[in-house]
Formats: sequence, structure tokens, C-alpha cells
Amino acid sequence: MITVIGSLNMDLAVQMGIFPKQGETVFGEQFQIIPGGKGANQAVAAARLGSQVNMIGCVGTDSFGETLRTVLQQEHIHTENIATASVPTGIANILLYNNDNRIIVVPGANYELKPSHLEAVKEVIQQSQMVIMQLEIPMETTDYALKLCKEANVPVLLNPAPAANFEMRWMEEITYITPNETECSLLFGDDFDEVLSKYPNKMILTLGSDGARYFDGEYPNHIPGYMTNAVDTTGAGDTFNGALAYALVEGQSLDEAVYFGNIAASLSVEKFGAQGGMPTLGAVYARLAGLEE
Ligand SMILES: Nc1ncnc2c1ncn2[C@@H]1O[C@H](COP(=O)(O)OP(=O)(O)OP(=O)(O)O)[C@@H](O)[C@H]1O
Ligand SMILES: [K+]
Repeated sequence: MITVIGSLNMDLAVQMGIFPKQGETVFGEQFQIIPGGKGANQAVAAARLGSQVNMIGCVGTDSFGETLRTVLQQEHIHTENIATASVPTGIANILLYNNDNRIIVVPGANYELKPSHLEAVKEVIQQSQMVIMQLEIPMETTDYALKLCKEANVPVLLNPAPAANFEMRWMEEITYITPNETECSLLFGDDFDEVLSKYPNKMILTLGSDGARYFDGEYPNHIPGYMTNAVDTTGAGDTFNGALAYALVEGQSLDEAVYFGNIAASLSVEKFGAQGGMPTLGAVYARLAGLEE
């Protein structure tokens, strides 16, 4: 069982041809309501590959909260440990204009996920084979989750996004950390070779279409990405994290698991949306088989 402790958001995306000025009202071209949040996305990525996934998070009592639960249930994710708070469900308001995007995130219920809730579902967390986290929940909750995992020796995969919510002292408690280049520069510095060599077999730096790198204790290791025609890279990082966790729990080596993560993420960028493009195990194996021919 993989447990994800993280955010659930409803993404509200408006596509527009004219951006409103102050005080102005304009007509938009398209509106979409899309389930998201890094926590929920990574849970879906792992579940679609066949992992048993337990989601721990917090939604509001509104209809978005209900929908987000239902969407996860349809992916066979356990939702009984998702708390409900009397504040609105987290949302991301996405304004798409002229190939540009402006995003406003209101964390809402995600910030009501408190250590007391983790304490209440402690057994589930401590019986997991791996816990996946990101940083869209309160820092005190991340602290508490790491403490519970350490107590029970549960490996933790942490995706440090958004980077501003990261604490360096967590490095000792984390088993794997998966920054992208921006997050790595911000938190650890620009000299990636040096940074990676400090955290052997622990830090996996993702490089977009170039794949990912890590230091294996002896040598730097670059696992190239799978070249494909990207339609929408939203959710690539989330797919990579979910797939990496799936593969590690299945007993793959770090090398194999990163490769598997790259392949899964490459499939995700071929389709629109974050959760929409996440592949099944069959799709990943089909691409792997194609590579072996
Ligand atoms: N254009 C692409 N083609 C193939 N694979 C890709 C592409 N973009 C991303 N990937 C895969 O997704 C992984 C994560 O991508 P990236 O390093 O951009 O993370 P990210 O910034 O967290 O992603 P995002 O925020 O776009 O979801 C990469 O390691 C790679 O495996
Ligand atoms: K996508």
C-alpha cells in the first residue's frame, strides 16, 4: 500500500481571447473544471499503474470536495481517510490567455489538514510500504508525517513543490526527493553535479524532456527521457513521482524505477490535462517493449 499525504484541488480553467482590464468584464472562450492538486494527481498516477493507494488530505463540505472524492474512488483509491473541513475545497483558478497562464491557488481545506488528523489515521500511514508527499499542505503537518514515518521506518518520497514550503532539516528524514531544475536551484544551488553528489541515491533531479539524474554513490547517472511529441506537459512531474513510487514498491532498483518513471511521464505529456494523460501499467509496458525490440 502506498499512502499519499497531500493536496486535493479543483482546477478552474478559463481560456480567453481578451484579458480584462481593471473594472472590465469580458467574455471568455471556454471553461473547464478539472480535478487536480499535486497530492491527488500523484495518487492517481500510482493507482493507474496498479498500486493500492490510500489518500490522506482534506476537502471542504462543498460539491468540489464531493467530486474530488468520487474521482479518486473511480481510480480505486481509498478515500476514507480524507478529512472534511468547514472551509472551501482548495482551488486553482487558471487564466489561459495568449499562450500564457496566470494561476491563483487558494489552498482552502488543504491548509486544514492538521497533525491531529494524521495522528488519528496513524496506523494507515505506519503500515504503508511508502509515503508520498508534496508541499501543498501546512508545514507542521509535513513535519508530523515525517515523524510518524520515521517511527515506523516507512520510506518517504518527497516532491518539494512548492519549494518555498521546504525545510532543509527534512533531508535527514526523507528517503527520496525529486526536485525539478528550478526547485533544485532554489533550494540547493545551481551546481547540480555537486548537489547530487551530496545526496547519493536520494536526490533524483528531473530534467523535463531530458529525463532525470541522480548520483549512485560512485558515478553520476543520467537516465534520458523518452522522446515524444508533447501536447500538454501538465502533470508530467506528478506522473513521474507516482510511477517512481510504484516501481520502487514493486522492488525495482532505483535505476530501473527512474527509467520506468520517465516512460510513464512521457506517455502523460501526449495527452491533455494532468490526470487525463496518466498511463496504465499496460501502456507503460507496451512502450518499454517497443524500446527493447
Ligand atoms: N516533453 C517531455 N517529453 C518526454 N518526457 C517528459 C517531457 N517533459 C517531462 N517529461 C518527463 O516528466 C518528468 C518530470 O518533468 P519535469 O522535470 O518538467 O518536472 P516538473 O517541472 O515537476 O513537471 P510539471 O510541473 O510540468 O508537471 C521528466 O523527468 C521526464 O521523465
Ligand atoms: K498531460
